[in-house]
Amino acid sequence: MKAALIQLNAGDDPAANLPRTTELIAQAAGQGAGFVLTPEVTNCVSQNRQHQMDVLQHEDADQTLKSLREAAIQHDIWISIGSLALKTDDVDGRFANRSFLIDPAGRIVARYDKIHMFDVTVSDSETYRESAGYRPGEQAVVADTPFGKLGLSICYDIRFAYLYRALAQAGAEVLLVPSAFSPVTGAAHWEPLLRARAIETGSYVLAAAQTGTHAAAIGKSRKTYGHAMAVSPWGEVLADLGPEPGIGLVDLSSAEVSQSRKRIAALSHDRAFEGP
Ligand SMILES: O=C(O)CNC(=O)[C@H](CS)NC(=O)CCC(=O)C(=O)O
Repeated sequence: MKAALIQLNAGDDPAANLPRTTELIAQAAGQGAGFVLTPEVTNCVSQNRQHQMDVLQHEDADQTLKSLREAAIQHDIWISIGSLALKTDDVDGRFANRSFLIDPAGRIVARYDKIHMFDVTVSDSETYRESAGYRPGEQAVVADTPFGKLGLSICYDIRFAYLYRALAQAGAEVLLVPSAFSPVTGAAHWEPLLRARAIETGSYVLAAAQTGTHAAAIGKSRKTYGHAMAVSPWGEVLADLGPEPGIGLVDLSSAEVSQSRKRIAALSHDRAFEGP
């Protein structure tokens, strides 16, 4: 199976982002991809709550979700929408940061709400409080496909190794990490984190990404790191998209997964211990 990573420079206008996303999906399908992955917040990169209240939709009315389901049918491909920012009915008014897996019939076969919230002070001038805007999920998700079992995750989740271990031990062979990483932490940590999760679990890691300076009509614009990346189950970097929007293709083979897990069977060597 050929998988395609998509790297986007989405702004805060979902209607303007959508045609650029569908164009890259068409390009990936045209180059033979049967599985296309988009980054975190594919529909809207915004740090302004009022603007998000104005432009975000509930899941059943979201145009990006609707169009990408149609794209899956049109191109006869699987699509992982890394995430959509969506309104919910929660009493606290927070949004969902929700990932979707779409099959070639356009059906939603899995959903995942980001579990770990990016509440971090990166530097004096750069603070994130994701949990103020988004309600975290509580359910880890794996999904069966004809090209292997997928383990779903989003961005900051990458720093919590036990999640990926749990996904792989539940049978996942391909771990998805759609992201909108900060430039500072991306330069310091992105590649080693992705490679570590692949090595620890003997799984493919596929990480679509947001990149560049994100246009914001309202509020301040945000920058992300880019470098959408695919890592083999042995830990090799198979693709690194650098800083520009675009696509990257990689071949997935479940034989590679079983071979690395045979060489280093750490996934089945857990031991119970006491302490510390
Ligand atoms: O804000 C939104 O609309 C969607 N959420 C995100 O983009 C989130 C929270 S700001 N980004 C990350 O998790 C980056 C993690 C990261 O950079 C790291 O772990 O170092």
